[in-house]
Amino acid sequence: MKLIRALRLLVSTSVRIAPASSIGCLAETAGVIVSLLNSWMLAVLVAAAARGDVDRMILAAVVLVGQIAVSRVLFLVGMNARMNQLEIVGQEFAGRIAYITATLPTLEPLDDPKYLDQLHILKEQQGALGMAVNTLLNQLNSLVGVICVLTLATAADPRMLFVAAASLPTVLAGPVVARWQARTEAASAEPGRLAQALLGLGIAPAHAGEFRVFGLAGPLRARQAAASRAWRAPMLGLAIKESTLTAATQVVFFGAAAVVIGWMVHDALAGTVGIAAITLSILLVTRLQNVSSEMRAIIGQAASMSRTAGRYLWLVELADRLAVDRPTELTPSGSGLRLSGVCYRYPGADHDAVRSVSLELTPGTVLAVVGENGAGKSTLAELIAGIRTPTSGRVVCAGIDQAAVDPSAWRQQVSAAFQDHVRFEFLVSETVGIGDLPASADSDLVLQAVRAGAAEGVVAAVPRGLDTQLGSAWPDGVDLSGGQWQRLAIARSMMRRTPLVRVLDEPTAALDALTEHQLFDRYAEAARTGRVSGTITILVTHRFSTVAAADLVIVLDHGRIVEQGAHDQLIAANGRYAELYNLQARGYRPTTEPEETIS
Ligand SMILES: Nc1ncnc2c1ncn2[C@@H]1O[C@H](COP(=O)(O)OP(=O)(O)OP(=O)(O)O)[C@@H](O)[C@H]1O
Repeated sequence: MKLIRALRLLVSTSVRIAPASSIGCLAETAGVIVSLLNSWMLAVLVAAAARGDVDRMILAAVVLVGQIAVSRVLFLVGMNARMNQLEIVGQEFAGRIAYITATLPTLEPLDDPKYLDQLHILKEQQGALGMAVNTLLNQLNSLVGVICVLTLATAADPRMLFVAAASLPTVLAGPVVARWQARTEAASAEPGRLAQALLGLGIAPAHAGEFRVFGLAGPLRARQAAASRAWRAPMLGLAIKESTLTAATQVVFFGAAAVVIGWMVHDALAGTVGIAAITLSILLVTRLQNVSSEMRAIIGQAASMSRTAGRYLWLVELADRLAVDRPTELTPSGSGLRLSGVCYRYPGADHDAVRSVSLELTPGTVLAVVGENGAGKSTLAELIAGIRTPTSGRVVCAGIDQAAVDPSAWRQQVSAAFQDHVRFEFLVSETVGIGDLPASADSDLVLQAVRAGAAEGVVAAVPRGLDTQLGSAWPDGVDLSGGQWQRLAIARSMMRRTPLVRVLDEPTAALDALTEHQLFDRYAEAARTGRVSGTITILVTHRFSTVAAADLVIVLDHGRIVEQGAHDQLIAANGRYAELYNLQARGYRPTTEPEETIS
């Protein structure tokens, strides 16, 4: 059932996206039929030679050469079509997997090791998805081969059927090996993921500095080698078991073949079997061995294809399950942002990262979120941005309940800049413009966003301004400093001019003091514009100089709001916020140092 579903999906996709190659592959099957007739023609040639029938010998030789030439051409045409098809269909599925992964509605699956293991196997095996038509054709070729060989074998001598029966263990080993392969894939997924991650760590240019300073190349190499060994160990075990099974099946086959051919030679000496029958039988022993091994390999390919297609369908179903059918049209029926008892727990965690957060923000409010590392600030920002789903509680903006609408529609109304922003190596105008795709080609709007993100300096510093290619790995590409990349990420977040909510999660962490100052002014301006349009700004930050300008400050501790109010109120309350603020205002010193030396 699973196999049929997998085949239906893969074959229909292959025929649809590569019709010419799918038909071209059939040439190989025709080549198989022609080449199988070669053995028969060779037997005719030998028999004619034995009789001294020169005319028949010449005819058989000409036909044989013709058959060989035609079968070669057919093989070549079929093989090229097969390779082409494999490439096209493989790329199609690779693209689909990347697209589905990138459009999963929320981030939760990406935190789940089981999901990541499945995805790892799928990516490792995705080549099998391009092999559907190929595998089917191979099955057809083998079937044709089996029928031809059996017909020829029976015609040569009925005892050859015993040899054919002795090839059954070789074929039946196919499903056994397929089960072993499935277990091996599951056992090597996690160490495989680790080995690849460690390999990626060593190669990434971004890690080059720390690797050298801390001398990490050696230890990483050792770890990577250990992970690779753990990854390969189940595969090695599989190879040993498979070879042993293959050897056993070959012993059975060649044992039976030796007995039958010996028996025929005995009869030939007695004059009851002709030379042509013996020649054909000897040739067919190798053929039989080949087709049975091919069938076994094809059973393995079909099983692997079915497993991989099963994983692909699992990914599609997961995406469908997560993409609950909710309205995509948002009709604001109120104003402001309301969070009621919002909790969030990461998959597999034993405690909530955000606990019972309730908040009411009027349109145009600038909210600052502060707290120590791990307090839950980024998680709260991601919940509001709609890239995570609260485990309980509600988020309502402009009267729209986040849980009642399509997540991507919610995110259309939001803009964001994150501390670990992406360095999109596109043209500068695109890197910024993609913050609002429909407006990305409008250079005036892009320039406005650049100004709002205080990134004019970056645009002025690169050779072709907005048309500069970013990333030194590309022709004429330039690289930027960490702060310059961050300014472009902030500009990107300014592309949507009037979102309901703008989330800025520590966007100034890599910036110098002057740029930060400029940015505060722009934020204030954006917030003022926002007040007109109703945009609510959520600013996660560790810098209290920014916080002071916010309308409302919340202090998070272990996921809870422990204090809230305007900056002046919180300072006056002299609680946790005031403590953190004063600490930063003085400049942090270790508590072991005497107080007098601080100022
Ligand atoms: N992907 C994740 N999976 C599991 N737990 C996570 C994940 N990301 C964060 N956490 C946990 O959730 C808690 C809150 O993390 P969060 O990143 O929201 O804190 P934060 O206040 O933004 O910290 P920082 O100031 O260091 O950026 C932490 O205890 C953290 O260990």
